Amino acid sequence: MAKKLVMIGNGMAGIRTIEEILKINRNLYEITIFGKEPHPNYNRIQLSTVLQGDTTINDIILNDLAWYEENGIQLYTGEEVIQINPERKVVISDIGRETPYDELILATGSVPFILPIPGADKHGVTGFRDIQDCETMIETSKKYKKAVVIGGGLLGLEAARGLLNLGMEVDVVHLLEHLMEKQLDETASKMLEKELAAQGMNFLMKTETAEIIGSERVEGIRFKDGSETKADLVVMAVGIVPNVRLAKDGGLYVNRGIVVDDYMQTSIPGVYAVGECAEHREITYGLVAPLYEQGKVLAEHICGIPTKRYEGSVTGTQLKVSDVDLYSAGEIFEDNTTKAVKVHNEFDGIYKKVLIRDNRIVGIVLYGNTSDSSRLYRMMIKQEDIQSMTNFAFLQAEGGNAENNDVASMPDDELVCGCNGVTKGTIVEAIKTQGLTSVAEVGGCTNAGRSCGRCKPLISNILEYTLGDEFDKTAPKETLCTCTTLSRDEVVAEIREKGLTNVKEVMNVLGWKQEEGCTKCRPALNYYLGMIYPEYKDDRDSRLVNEKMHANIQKDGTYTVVPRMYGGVTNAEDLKKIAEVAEKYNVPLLKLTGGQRIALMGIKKDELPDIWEELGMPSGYAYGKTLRTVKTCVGAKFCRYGTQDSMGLGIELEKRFERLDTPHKVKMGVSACPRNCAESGIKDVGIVGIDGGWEIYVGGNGGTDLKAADLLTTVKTEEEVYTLVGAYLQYYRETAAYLERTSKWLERVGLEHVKEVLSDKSFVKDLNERINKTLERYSEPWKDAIEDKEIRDRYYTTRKVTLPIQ
Ligand SMILES: Cc1cc2nc3c(=O)[nH]c(=O)nc-3n(C[C@H](O)[C@H](O)[C@H](O)COP(=O)(O)OP(=O)(O)OC[C@H]3O[C@@H](n4cnc5c(N)ncnc54)[C@H](O)[C@@H]3O)c2cc1C
Ligand SMILES: NC(=O)c1ccc[n+]([C@@H]2O[C@H](COP(=O)([O-])OP(=O)(O)OC[C@H]3O[C@@H](n4cnc5c(N)ncnc54)[C@H](O)[C@@H]3O)[C@@H](O)[C@H]2O)c1
Ligand code: SF4
Ligand code: FES
Repeated sequence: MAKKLVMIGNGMAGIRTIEEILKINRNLYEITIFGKEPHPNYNRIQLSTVLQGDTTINDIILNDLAWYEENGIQLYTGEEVIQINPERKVVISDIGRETPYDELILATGSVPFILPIPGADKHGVTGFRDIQDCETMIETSKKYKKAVVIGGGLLGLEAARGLLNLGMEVDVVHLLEHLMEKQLDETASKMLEKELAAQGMNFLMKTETAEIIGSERVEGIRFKDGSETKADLVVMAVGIVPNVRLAKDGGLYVNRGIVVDDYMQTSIPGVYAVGECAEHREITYGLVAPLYEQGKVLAEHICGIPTKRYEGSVTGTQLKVSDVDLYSAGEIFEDNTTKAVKVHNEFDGIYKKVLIRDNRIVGIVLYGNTSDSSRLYRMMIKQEDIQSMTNFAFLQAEGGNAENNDVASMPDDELVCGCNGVTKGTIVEAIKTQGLTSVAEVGGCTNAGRSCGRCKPLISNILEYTLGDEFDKTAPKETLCTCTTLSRDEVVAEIREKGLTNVKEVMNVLGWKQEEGCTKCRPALNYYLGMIYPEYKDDRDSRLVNEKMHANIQKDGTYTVVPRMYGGVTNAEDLKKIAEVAEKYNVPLLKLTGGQRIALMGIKKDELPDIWEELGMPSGYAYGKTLRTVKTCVGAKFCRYGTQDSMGLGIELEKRFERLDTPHKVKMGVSACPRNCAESGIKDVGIVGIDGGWEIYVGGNGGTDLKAADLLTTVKTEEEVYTLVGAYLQYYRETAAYLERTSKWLERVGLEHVKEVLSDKSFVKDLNERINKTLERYSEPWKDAIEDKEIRDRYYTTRKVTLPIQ
């Protein structure tokens, strides 16, 4: 039986360690992860970029919930472990969940250091560490004007740049004379200050904060010298403290961090620590590169394969602020044992300093042009003897520009991605052997570029250099995902041509780079196979997690159940059943949805089949890439304006097309007159009653990409509506890319083109035949889960014993 591995902390270092473990052996451990934050693993580094408005929270998710599900990992988000008991080998969470382990990894990261001064607990005072802090700052900027960032280090300056972008006035309060004093010498620091002041930051240097003033909310800051500044928001960025309380209480040996040996083992056998919370040879790290190195060693160690010891890291830093190019690694200040080689081009704003001791590089500070950084860093790490080199050879005043020539002259062992420790040689090898053609594919294969993203332009140059004419920067081929070099159309054509019939076979025959595929290609392949073969047997495990479970997974790991109410019409009997189930199972929330039905929210996985059985209603597929709802108005039956039976038509449409797999979700609306109470104008398919017939609208979208639907045609009878909607849906199924909404698809293929296709009566007939044949293959999924014990055990039974303590 697999051993139980529990990890506390769902952050960057912890999850990288799990990724490394899965790479070595997917079956060695039954893995449980606790994360205090209510999110799956995300790229914390990119919070600065989110704050600066260059990306969104959604874009920085590194591993979504489906990843955990697919790898059989039990994830508890929004749940804090409050006690570890190494004697009984259990951890206990804040809701009393007791989870046993054979091996335990602490990956609890750090917490922001909050200055212990009066007023630090007022509203409007925040650290900058997680999504919540980031959202607080963004929200505050909508209402308030003046921000003060305390701390002129990496974090403070990135926060300050973000707040400027959000339209706030920003003071940066710094204790010392120079910004980023841990990374920059005086000259570079002054150059940085000048640039940032020109960008709009107001610096209060050599200033010590005494108190935060205001009533409940911060109104200003008072300094030690008695002066004050106004503040609506205060961001404390004065350093971080390893998060060690849990370890300390659990009896582990803790100094500044949790003390570990060269295999990341703590003072208690079977308990490990990795990441910012760990202290190795008296050092705690605050950058991902060393943490990833630790994770690799730990993974190899606990998987029992030979591994090198972790012997510590020399880190390099960059600042993620636009128009600032700086790099620093190793020592920064000269002393009587070092010699410095410097280039200072004041005209172009370039400053470079390399510190040398005993003919070896021991420190690098670059400002204004950092293209020498990887080369110098490699020379420093390898302790190359630089005696024979001229200054010019390792410090070019203009800096090399990272064009192809430089890529060509880069040695294979030169580091390209500092965060992930990936060299040029590794990337070139992956491009050649795996047929990679894009930066994203290189990231998928080697991890390069997956953290701060600074190395992406260089990766792009390496692709160009390696692929020559085959690499087209401006129009990278849209491949299905990084597992293949084939596009959607090529994959579909190959499936048809070679008669491939299941997901595994497609991946094998078409030379997938990752044997198991990924969360992007597996559901897509399952969809394409189902689209091509009407009698296709669905591969449930290839589906996205909500579809696999036939319920929507929510952020706290519970599920939502939405029974079908055809056309938004219900009756007393169904309402009674819903009420009884809600009472019996203490359903925390009943919510009327926008699709005219009732959602039962907050349901535990194990309860799903019983609830479905007791409801006895079909699934509303509120989770699926399929027909979701047909919203209807009351129409001619009750409304005095109604000319048509909208409810009757809507119910019939929903009954005909429910459960059909489509590239993305499809929503319909039927209104019985142009007043459009069912919002038919923003649906994928919207029907509007007019005197003597119906108008059919297509390609509307009421979601993120708001779009009004276009009139496809006008028909006289309901039968014509069914035929045209059937043909339209099937044409969309056959020609759209998986996850392409009808609005985007229609924009791409053109309304006129679709009108022309649907004017061909014999083609419309063929399309209907194919869709009807496909519809025959579906059965009611909730019924299957009730009746089939195997399905119930496999998908709806919590696999481990986790007894709550009393
Ligand atoms: C805005 C910002 C920008 C940054 N930029 C860079 C950069 O450019 N380059 C770079 O190298 N580094 C950067 N860093 C630092 C980098 O993000 C961290 O070094 C890295 O995230 C640390 O990883 P970790 O897994 O040790 O900790 P974290 O990523 O902090 O993960 C720890 C997780 O454990 C959870 N946790 C703690 N205690 C418990 C508990 N008892 N129970 C359950 N869960 C718990 C926490 O909630 C947290 O989610 C940046 C950091 C920030 C905040
Ligand atoms: N680009 C990057 O690599 C990046 C970006 C953001 C964060 N980080 C990491 O996140 C962590 C936190 O960053 P950080 O900048 O908070 O930590 P830090 O320790 O690097 O810098 C804190 C800064 O605050 C100053 N300071 C301390 N007390 C002060 C006071 N009372 N008033 C004014 N200034 C004061 C210090 O002099 C120092 O410059 C670090 O580990 C950092 O490496 C890295
Ligand atoms: S769309 Fe017309 S028929 Fe339907 S409810 Fe509104 S007003 Fe009445
Ligand atoms: S250098 Fe940060 S992701 Fe490559």
